[in-house]
Amino acid sequence: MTVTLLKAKKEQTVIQTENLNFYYGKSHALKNINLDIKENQVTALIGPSGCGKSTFLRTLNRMNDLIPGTSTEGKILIGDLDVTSPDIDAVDLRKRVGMVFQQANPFPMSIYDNIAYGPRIHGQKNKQVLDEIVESSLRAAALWDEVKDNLGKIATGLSGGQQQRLVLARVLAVKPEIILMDEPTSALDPVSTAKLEQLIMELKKQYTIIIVTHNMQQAARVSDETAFFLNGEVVEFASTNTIFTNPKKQQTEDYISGRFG
Ligand SMILES: Nc1ncnc2c1ncn2[C@@H]1O[C@H](COP(=O)(O)OP(=O)(O)OP(=O)(O)O)[C@@H](O)[C@H]1O
Repeated sequence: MTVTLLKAKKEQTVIQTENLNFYYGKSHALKNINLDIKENQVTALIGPSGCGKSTFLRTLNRMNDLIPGTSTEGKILIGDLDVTSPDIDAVDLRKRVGMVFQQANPFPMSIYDNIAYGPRIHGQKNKQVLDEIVESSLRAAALWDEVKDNLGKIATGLSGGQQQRLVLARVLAVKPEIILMDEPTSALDPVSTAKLEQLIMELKKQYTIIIVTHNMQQAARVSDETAFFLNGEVVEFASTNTIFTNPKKQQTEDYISGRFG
């Protein structure tokens, strides 16, 4: 009984897209995307450059709204929240759906203030509570031990790998449900990459993670499910094991075996 319940919980869908289409002006960038993203899993988005991976990621927290001339059709449900609804509070949505980009983008302020920034915006003023959030977020991002004696120092002085973990800590500080990662290790050295991958596998116990990556080994190492995008469509979506060992579509096989892309 307990096992059945646990299994059911593990496979719960948190993000569902229904016939999602997205346009930059007249350019049709996402075509009828129907994906179910499951809770507490890492879902990898792979595919050649320009196939729509980042665009898809940005539809999930409405970051594309910032680009003029774009339009969206279809539905994106996060739990029972309809993300495409015109009434949605984008600030609230981005609190629930945090994002980490390819280039770490710490604010030009102290390490402490970077982490406290989000909670402060959302109304937290209590110094003791902020101290706790800063510590727990930095711990969760595996950065605390490296920076705990230098919280007042400017964050842009950290190494690239540390900055990426700082940005992740900043996302965690506002207690999101979902973390979107757009090629988060592409600017990092192998050691920092390994650290971040380790962290991703740790964080999925508490968060649902979607990662765009060009690195097949990375997708194979960290993700549970993988969606293969091509020309704005999802060609195949299955368990990562299936995608990499027994893909059903020829195009998937050609891509993962390096025949194009
Ligand atoms: N701001 C924009 N305005 C107009 N077209 C865009 C914009 N951003 C992306 N596109 C176009 O949309 C398509 C999908 O781009 P997107 O960046 O989502 O692909 P991607 O798979 O993430 O690529 P990459 O792996 O190179 O990051 C491409 O044809 C791209 O040129």
